[in-house]
Amino acid sequence: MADPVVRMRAVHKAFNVGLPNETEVLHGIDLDLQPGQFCAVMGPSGSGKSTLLNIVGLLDRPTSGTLAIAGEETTALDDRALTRLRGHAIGFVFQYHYLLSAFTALENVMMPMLGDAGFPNEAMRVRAAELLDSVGLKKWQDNLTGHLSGGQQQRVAVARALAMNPALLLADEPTGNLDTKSADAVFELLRSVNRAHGMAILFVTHNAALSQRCDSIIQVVDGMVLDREAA
Ligand SMILES: Nc1ncnc2c1ncn2[C@@H]1O[C@H](COP(=O)(O)OP(=O)(O)OP(=O)(O)O)[C@@H](O)[C@H]1O
Repeated sequence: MADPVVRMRAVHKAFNVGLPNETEVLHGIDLDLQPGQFCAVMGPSGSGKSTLLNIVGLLDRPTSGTLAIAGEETTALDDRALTRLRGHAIGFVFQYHYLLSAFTALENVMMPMLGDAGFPNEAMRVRAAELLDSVGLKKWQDNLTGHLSGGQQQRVAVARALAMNPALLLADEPTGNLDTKSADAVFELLRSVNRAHGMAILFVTHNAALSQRCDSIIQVVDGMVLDREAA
């Protein structure tokens, strides 16, 4: 059987370690995500969902516990190795898209590919154009992202997250800032890229209706995973 895309064991995370205001936010989390699995992450505000996602995304390190991404144990990796693994294995979509508004949609989608020796310039351009086409933005590829609507910008962000064909997509409230119709469209887009590209997705949301349309749901409450339900 293929390695899980995420295998987390007994992960604790504390902030301000050693200081009087030390706080433990995650209290021993176990999490497995299989290739192609689309999993919603729910839970009250402040329960630790973003902290969990930042650790899975190798943006922050656990205080203790282990984490393997795509079969590679990460605990002992240095920052450079973590950055390399992150760049190749993980795509991110956040609530705020963090696009570069003075660059075109095409240029934004090419950004993650820059510096990757495997992509000569023309191949980067072709791949970025294909990705924008796949998210319904072919016509808009040469527009500055600052001139696109919120829903369109989030589509560019999804295309950019797919640039390196990651095994894992992390989406932290990607629909949180959008009206219902645009939120639904971005969710459907994630669903379709999940089916078409087969990458696993962790999708943080406060939207119960959307979570029911995922393959599974985990509930984070007070820094613990409370229960898992099949959606
Ligand atoms: N860098 C930090 N330093 C200290 N405390 C932090 C830090 N980051 C997060 N926290 C604390 O960790 C707890 C969990 O925060 P987190 O952002 O993970 O929650 P969340 O479930 O994603 O919340 P929301 O749904 O509101 O986005 C909060 O009490 C927060 O104040």
